[in-house]
Amino acid sequence: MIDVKDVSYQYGEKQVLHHISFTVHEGEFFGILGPNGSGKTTLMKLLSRELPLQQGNIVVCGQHIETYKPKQYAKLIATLPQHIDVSFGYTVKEMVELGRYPYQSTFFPKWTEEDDQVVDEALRCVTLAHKQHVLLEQLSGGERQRAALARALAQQPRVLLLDEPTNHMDVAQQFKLLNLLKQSKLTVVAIFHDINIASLYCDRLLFLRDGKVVACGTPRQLLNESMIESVFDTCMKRHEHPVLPKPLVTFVPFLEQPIKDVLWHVTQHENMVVIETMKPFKVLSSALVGGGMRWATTFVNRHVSLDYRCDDAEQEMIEFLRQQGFDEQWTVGMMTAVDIRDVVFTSAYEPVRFFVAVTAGVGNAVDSANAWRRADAVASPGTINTFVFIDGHLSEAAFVQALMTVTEAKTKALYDKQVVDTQTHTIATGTSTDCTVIAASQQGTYYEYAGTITAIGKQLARFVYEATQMAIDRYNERKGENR
Ligand SMILES: Nc1ncnc2c1ncn2[C@@H]1O[C@H](COP(=O)(O)OP(=O)(O)OP(=O)(O)O)[C@@H](O)[C@H]1O
Repeated sequence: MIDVKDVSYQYGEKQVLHHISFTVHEGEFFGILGPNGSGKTTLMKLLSRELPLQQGNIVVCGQHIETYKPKQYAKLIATLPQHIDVSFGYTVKEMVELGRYPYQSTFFPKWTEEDDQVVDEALRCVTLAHKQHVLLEQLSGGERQRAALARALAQQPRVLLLDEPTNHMDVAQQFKLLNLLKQSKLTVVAIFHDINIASLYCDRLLFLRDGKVVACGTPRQLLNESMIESVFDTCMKRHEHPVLPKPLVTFVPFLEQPIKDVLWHVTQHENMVVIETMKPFKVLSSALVGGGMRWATTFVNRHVSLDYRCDDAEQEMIEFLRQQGFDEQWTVGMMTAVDIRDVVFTSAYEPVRFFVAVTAGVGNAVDSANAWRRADAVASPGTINTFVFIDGHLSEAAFVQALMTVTEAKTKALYDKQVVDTQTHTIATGTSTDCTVIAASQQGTYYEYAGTITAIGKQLARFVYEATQMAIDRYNERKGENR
């Protein structure tokens, strides 16, 4: 649709674009990003013919852009500029009607029903139909932006050139506009400053810096930390969108000073063990409250009776946490029927400072390999809750590996203690409701891996294995006492 080849541009003596080449395909949503002054607007003005070509070639729909007559080109390409000039005395509708000028004959201009329909549709698209008779100078910045976009849509172009299209718009309007553009069949070339919006909506991105192309590719190819740093001189962290397969980036505005002294504090109550950290820890867990990946400062292992039953255990647990004065937004909470006195704590300093807490009820031990043979009903409650706190910086992969390492160590402890699944009569691998928490301070040494053969994995496995065995012994002893 658009083929830019070896385009350079200079304002007077000042060279602002250097040998730019790229292609935009039909129907593509193409984003142009780069720091201030990198030449994005100049490039856009060359595409819209607001500036004349000095060097290089731009071909649109197979034809060199300078060969199009103005009206012909206006039917092909419409522009939403960075700064919208407001002509005083014009209403919104009159501004949008200007978009129909390429369709008017120069000598016998005739306004048709179709023109009316197109203008109404454009106003509806930008949700400004209700303000069509309002004077432009009486609109807010975002509304003016939408009116200018309606004018561009009224041109019925095949290509839309947008210079920061969501400038001045509130969040709802931004998404409404971008969703509309995304669903249209139009080819869109848009300048964005918001990298995440560009990632969500653009098929491909062009990165400019100092008037040169740094890279061109899909958001997944380009949005990595080193690329962002090389284009914007800014340190950003990449992460994944929670719902869509799209990469996102976020600033790390400041780095906290590492805490070297007491990092966690344990309080053992009759009905719960509470571990509080002196700073938020990044957590991966299968906990009832706060499960998944999150940051937390409070970790609660609450005792409930053997006959605890609740339709909405999560909500009931949240109520419990609130009653105890905990903020559930910062809390990871789980339950156990095990006597809280039987919790096992261990800690070590090598290769990194870490701390382990385990409660192990194995009344409902399950052999995962044979679980399919079991009846659905849970015979009796039983849960192994494992907390691991690490004073280190774990990569996301290391979190997952630590979880695997801890799970394998727990399973080996069950094996060596000959814990049996009472329904299948085979050795159990866990219980049906086990919870594991991997929490890391994200300060100090960086661990890319935490598998069983890494220095950190070896120690985690060893201490979790020993603590789990000890917790099973305590559970069995108390069961014996209570008989
Ligand atoms: N009319 C002009 N005359 C002289 N220099 C100009 C003119 N317009 C822009 N420039 C210069 O050209 C360079 C590129 O400007 P341009 O507006 O294309 O950058 P940009 O990437 O769109 O910036 P921003 O993100 O700030 O909008 C800048 O150094 C700017 O000062």
